[in-house]
Amino acid sequence: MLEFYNVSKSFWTGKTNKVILHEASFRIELGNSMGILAPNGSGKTTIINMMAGLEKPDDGVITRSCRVSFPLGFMGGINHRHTATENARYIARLYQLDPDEVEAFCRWLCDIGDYFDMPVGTYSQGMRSRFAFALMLGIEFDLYLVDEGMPATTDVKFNRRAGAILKERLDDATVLIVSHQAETLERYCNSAAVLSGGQLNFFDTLEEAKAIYDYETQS
Ligand SMILES: Nc1ncnc2c1ncn2[C@@H]1O[C@H](COP(=O)(O)OP(=O)(O)OP(=O)(O)O)[C@@H](O)[C@H]1O
Repeated sequence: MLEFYNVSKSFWTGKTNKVILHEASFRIELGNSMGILAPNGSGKTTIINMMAGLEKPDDGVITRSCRVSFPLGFMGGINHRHTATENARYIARLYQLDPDEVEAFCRWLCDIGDYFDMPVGTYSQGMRSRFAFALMLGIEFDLYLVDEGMPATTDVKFNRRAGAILKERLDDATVLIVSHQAETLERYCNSAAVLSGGQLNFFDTLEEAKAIYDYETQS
């Protein structure tokens, strides 16, 4: 379970105070994959970063009683001067996993050939996204955090493979996806919350959440 208790977060923009969350309390239960719908610029990445522990709230408490992933596509833990092989093996050791297994899995999923043994700094944006996503799937978590769905890669084969693995993982794990569009959530989530006025309002079905979100964003 992941719990937010009275969490507040805002940013001073130089002119106004941009409120992301205001005294928000909610729980993400394992076994219930869900989405968060929020318009661009409203705080999706900030919320998911707080869930992952990458960003601190201004006030309130965030409790994690399960293995929470880093967000999909997060490059912060990847050293660009090192090869994908070195990065994969290093991260595997940090999580006390078998480096051979994690390396082999990432190498297979990324499918970037000899580049896997070249520094990550030499990769294209798409190759980096694929490596970051492969790394996240190479480590077992209870709760996977996904920012805006699949990584920004045009590689259809990779997207199909990675999507299938994520779907398979959901037999044992839970996924939380933040997006500005309901379509992104449809494949993985049955329910969703809508970010509105610094609060997350939870709905039992994706359809209900979508109806409220469409109403709020179009009015
Ligand atoms: N460190 C920061 N300092 C000041 N303002 C910030 C900071 N981080 C984020 N913001 C602002 O907070 C708001 C929410 O940012 P965030 O990236 O969480 O939104 P988002 O919904 O993920 O955006 P997008 O959909 O465009 O990726 C934005 O207006 C952003 O400019």
